[in-house]
Amino acid sequence: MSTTVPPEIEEHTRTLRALLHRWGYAYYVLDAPEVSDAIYDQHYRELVDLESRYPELVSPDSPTRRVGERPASAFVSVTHRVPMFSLENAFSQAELEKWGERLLRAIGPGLEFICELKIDGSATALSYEDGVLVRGATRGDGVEGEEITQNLRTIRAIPLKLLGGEVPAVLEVRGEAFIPRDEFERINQERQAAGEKLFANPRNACAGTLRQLDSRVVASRRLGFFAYTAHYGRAESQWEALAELESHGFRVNPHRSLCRDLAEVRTFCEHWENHRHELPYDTDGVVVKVNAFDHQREVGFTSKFPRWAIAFKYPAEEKSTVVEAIAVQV
Ligand SMILES: CC(C)(C)c1nc(N2CCN(c3ncccn3)CC2)c2cc(C(N)=O)c(N)nc2n1
Repeated sequence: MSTTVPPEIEEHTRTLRALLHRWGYAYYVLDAPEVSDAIYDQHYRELVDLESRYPELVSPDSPTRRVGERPASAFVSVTHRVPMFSLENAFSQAELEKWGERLLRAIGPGLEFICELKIDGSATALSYEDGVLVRGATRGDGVEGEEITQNLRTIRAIPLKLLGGEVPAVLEVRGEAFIPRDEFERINQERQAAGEKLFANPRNACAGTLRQLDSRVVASRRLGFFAYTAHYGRAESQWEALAELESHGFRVNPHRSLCRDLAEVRTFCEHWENHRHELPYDTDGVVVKVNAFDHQREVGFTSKFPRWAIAFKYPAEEKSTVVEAIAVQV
């Protein structure tokens, strides 16, 4: 209990923070706003005002603490608590089937797969202690990454504090930060107007943004985040782990499917290869994983990647280039 803050002010600040957390979660994670932007902003400004009048009220998980005050000078290298593995690639259904058949021989009839869209952004690692975000890092080489906590805190879809009653003491979350296509276009128009070099694609724009030393630049851009891994959670399968991540307030990509056999995996891959352009963000394939964690442990890892996961990559698209256009004119 702080001494100088009147109890009704302390109570009101707590209420404001809880409201802004819930409204932010509804807007950025559920895509289902509960109040108008004006109402949200009015309450946000009131909290900023209270926290400036009573600095002892500020806590690191306050919604007002998303944007860092001063630019970092350089990034610090950090070692991931759990290494971030690479993924084997399959460039055809035949290669995917070969991978699946091998697993079927190893595990047997109880084998289940889960298919997730492969978001084309930047893999990132988030560390939570007692439910509070304490560190965020780039994937780096999988063992070491760059500490970019300040930048990741500005992504509204990343909870500063885990929701849900019982939170584990330590939760390591992995996910893909990304920039939606329309936001990518807007950023490039901004750069064009400023005479700066354009980003080639949303993935490069995302990686370049997360490497910004000034988190206010990151906060000025609409980055998204989809969580896909939880270490030290209670789940017994990837399907459950994704539900657990949602229960803690993370945004998890909704286009996922539990597949009983390779025919269902193939259907999912073919569907999204044809419909992926209807999504507002880039995907470059489907990540197929063995669902049950005890089956994953049974097959383990090669020296480079898990045997229990593979990235089915969509065939590269022929980008219509200017040369082709000129050829057509001729
Ligand atoms: C946990 C495992 C290793 C199975 C895993 N690894 C992933 N990736 C590893 C390789 N990565 C990588 N990135 C850069 C350089 C080398 N590898 C990029 C992330 C996943 C990426 C996505 C996604 N993009 O949507 C996803 N839904 N699930 C993933 N699951």
